[in-house]
Parts: sequence; C-alpha cells; structure tokens
Amino acid sequence: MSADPAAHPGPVIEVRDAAVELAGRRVWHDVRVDVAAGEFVAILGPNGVGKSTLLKAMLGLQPLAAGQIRVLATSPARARRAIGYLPQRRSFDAGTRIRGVDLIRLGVDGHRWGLPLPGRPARQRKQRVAELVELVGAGRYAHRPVGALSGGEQQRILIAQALAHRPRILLLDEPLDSLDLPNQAAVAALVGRISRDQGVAVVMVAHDVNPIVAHLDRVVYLGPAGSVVGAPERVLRSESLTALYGTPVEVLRTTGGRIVVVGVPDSPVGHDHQPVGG
Ligand SMILES: Nc1ncnc2c1ncn2[C@@H]1O[C@H](COP(=O)(O)OP(=O)(O)OP(=O)(O)O)[C@@H](O)[C@H]1O
Repeated sequence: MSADPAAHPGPVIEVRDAAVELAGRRVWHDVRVDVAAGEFVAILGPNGVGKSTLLKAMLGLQPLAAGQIRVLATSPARARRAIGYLPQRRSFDAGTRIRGVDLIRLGVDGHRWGLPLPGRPARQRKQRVAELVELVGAGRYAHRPVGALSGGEQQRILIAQALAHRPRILLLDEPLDSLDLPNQAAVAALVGRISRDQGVAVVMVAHDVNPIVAHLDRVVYLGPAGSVVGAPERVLRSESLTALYGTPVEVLRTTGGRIVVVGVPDSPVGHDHQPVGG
C-alpha cells in the first residue's frame, strides 16, 4: 500500500452503497460518498443515527453488512497507517500531569511508547514535535500539564498528535463538543487550514454544523433512507432533509446566519433529540 496521494488521483475515501448492522439492527444503508485529498467533509445527523459508526467503518474497525469502503485504493484496515483518528472523548482529568508536548511526542514515537524508532534520530523526532506544536499554534501552553489546559487547547494538542505521522486522512469524532463558541470557531478554522494547506482529507462528525460550515466542502447527512451528500447549501435544505427522513423537516436560517434544523426525528432506538444547530 502506498499512502502517496499522487499514486491515487481519485478519491482517497470511497464509500459505495455501504450498510452497517449492530445487534441485528440496520443502522444505516445505501451510504455513498467520495472524499478527495484536501477536502473537508462533515458527517451530520441526530443522536444515534450512526455517525461514529461510519467513521469506524472508514477505519476498518466496523465491518459492513453490505457495500464497500476503499481507502487509498485499498481496504480501510490496510490503509490505517495513513489515517489520523481522534475518537470521541470528553476531557482530561484536571490532575493529568502529562504535558501537551509529551502527548505529541507519543504520537511521533508511534507504537514504541517512547523508545526511539529505528532510522529516526532523536533530533528529527524533536523537530517534528516542534513543527506540530507550531502547526496547531500550541507554543504558549504545550509545556504545561494537559489537565491544566482548556478544552480547546487540549483538542489542539490531540489534533497535533493525530497529525504526527503526516496522515493523508484525518477522522475526527465530534472534536468541538464541550468547547465554548470561540474555541469551536478556532479549532474549526485550524482543521480547515490543515485540510487546505496540507492536502489532508478531513472527515469530521459534528452535532452542530454552524462552527464548521464556512470551512466545509461537503456534508453527509445520515438518515433512515440512506444519506444526502453534497455542498452544505444543497443538503441543508428543508426539501433534502424532508425527503431523507420521510417526515417534514425544516431548515431555518436565523438573521445571524445560524442554521437550525427542526423536526429531525430521533434514531429508532431513541436518544435525546438534539437538532443540528439547535
Ligand atoms: N456495539 C454496538 N452494539 C449494538 N448497538 C450499538 C453498538 N455501538 C453503537 N450502537 C448503536 O448504534 C447506533 C449508532 O451509534 P453511533 O455511536 O454510531 O451514533 P452517533 O450518530 O454517532 O450518535 P451520537 O450522536 O449520540 O454520538 C446507536 O443507536 C447506538 O446505540
């Protein structure tokens, strides 16, 4: 497998008619989406619709019941070394003493847990850590214990860690959750910049499209009848989501420009309703 995008001029992620079943229940089906190098794509939908499951399928951690997912023209599992993944999480305990820079170094050292990798001198690894700190703008706080950092600062450190091996693809599961609005905007802008400037294909699961919408190339809105995929302004319309859900869904734009989706039903197993942008 090659992680060189030049060797794969087509999409770096191809999802074709994919379906997943969990505990005998079909979570989603007929999902089709391509993601190209340098694109920033969001996976949207209500609680429990299967957004995290789609991300896991792209990583090869969730087998499909139907269809196919190809990553860098091979299976997701074989492409995993070219993927940076940030799973869903809350925050570090306030007492966590490991420093931001140590977490990033763990990413650079890979699975060797601090043991030097053959062929990569300590100086090179140190330089890569410094580059990553600079890339995410964490110079001011990277040497402080992560437990003492704000949610947004922690998230930037984790994004730097996920980028340690120059992945071609970055999969982020709700990285803006639990951040305040200024930090949501700052982390969204950082991810947009990484995708654009570094040519990384970014797929982000999000509850609220508003902080990221200006940076997005496309959205995947999951629903019981499959998915609607396209530019945000095309997908986030009452007609598109009404057709996807088979029930009246309204997409409103406030005078401040916020997008609010009203009427999207919960997934069949019933989670708390939390409309996008609501
Ligand atoms: N291992 C599992 N076995 C059975 N059901 C599961 C399993 N993992 C997840 N589910 C269920 O599958 C559905 C999809 O879960 P998933 O976490 O992908 O949804 P989501 O859209 O990311 O949700 P949220 O927005 O709440 O994070 C949910 O109903 C969840 O309860």
